[in-house]
Amino acid sequence: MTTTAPTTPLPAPEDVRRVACVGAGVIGGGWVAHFLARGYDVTAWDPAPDVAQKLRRLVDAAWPALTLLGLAGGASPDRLTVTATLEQAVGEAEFVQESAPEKLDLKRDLLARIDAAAPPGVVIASSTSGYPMTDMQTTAADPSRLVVGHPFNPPYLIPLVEVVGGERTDAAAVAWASRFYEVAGKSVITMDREVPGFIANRLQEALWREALHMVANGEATVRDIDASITEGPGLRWAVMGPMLTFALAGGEGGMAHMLDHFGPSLKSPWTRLQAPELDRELYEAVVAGCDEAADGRSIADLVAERDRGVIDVLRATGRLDATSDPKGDPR
Ligand SMILES: NC(=O)C1=CN([C@@H]2O[C@H](COP(=O)(O)OP(=O)(O)OC[C@H]3O[C@@H](n4cnc5c(N)ncnc54)[C@H](O)[C@@H]3O)[C@@H](O)[C@H]2O)C=CC1
Ligand SMILES: C[N+](C)(C)CC(=O)CC(=O)[O-]
Repeated sequence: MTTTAPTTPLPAPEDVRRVACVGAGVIGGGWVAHFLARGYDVTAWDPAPDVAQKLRRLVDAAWPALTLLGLAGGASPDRLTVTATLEQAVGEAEFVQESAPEKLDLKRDLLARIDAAAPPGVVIASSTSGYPMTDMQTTAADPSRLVVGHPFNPPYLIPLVEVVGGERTDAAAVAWASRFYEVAGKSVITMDREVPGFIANRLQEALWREALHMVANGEATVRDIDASITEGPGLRWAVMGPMLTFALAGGEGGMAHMLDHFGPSLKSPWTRLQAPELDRELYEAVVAGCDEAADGRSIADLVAERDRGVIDVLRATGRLDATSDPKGDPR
């Protein structure tokens, strides 16, 4: 990362009022809902023809959960403007969140277009779930303001955002983005270097890979896999991460005893960390298993159920206040 000062002063993160969201699918739409609930004016652009209706449906579906979380003063779905062009969406933005499909060439071109159209100095973040910014910022005229701001689905409920720059990102843009997300009610991990998969996806993908191996080998059903987490470690992970959770497994001796006792099992042949072949058979087994586990509930039913559950967990673990309007700011 470079450390040269940006040529144009950035607006203070606390002063941002207008945010642009480029790409309005599951994640871009979730960002739109989050920023609206925090009281921002939001402009959005997506090349899909029915984007305004799609976004309205998504925001309406999220609004009950967001109301339970606590809306910022003045927050309203009516502060969303869907624009006809990308340039209109970002032309007056004070922060841009890009959430277009995960295709490297598309991200490169799109970030360069956003960079050409956004006001100088404004930070532009990509929601990418895995591309290093170094690989995406190759064609932008001003790569120094491009950062990764990796959210979790749905961005309006899951607090975490992982922030990291690329080789040509200015360190000031990374710091600015981290502060901005905090002001906007997110819980931020700022990374000082590019790590494959960032932090959380690297961990999630290891679990996901193992799950797919077990389905492929008939060792566990999709239901078994989900129950093994929701009825087991997942309950603890909402309270403490995997490290502190295991430290408690060492009793009074803490992590040191845990490592002495169970450390050798690290070498047990339990994992198959190479990715399984995602052939048609595995694909169909996973999709059919999920349909069966949904047990007649539609995706909309499941989204509402998940949202209620996540809010209950946030409330039960005392984190509701931390994610809703921490400073009593109008946002
Ligand atoms: N779905 C997930 O769980 C998560 C996804 N992400 C990341 O968020 C980004 C978006 O993913 P999703 O929302 O899941 O995808 P999606 O497929 O739901 O939405 C993508 C949207 O981008 C639009 N689009 C297509 N071409 C475009 C272009 N040239 N410019 C702007 N928009 C364009 C599409 O019309 C669509 O509405 C990806 O980078 C993905 O890796 C990050 C965290 C979680
Ligand atoms: C599946 N995924 C890699 C797109 C997931 C994420 O990036 C984060 C999340 O929401 O779990």
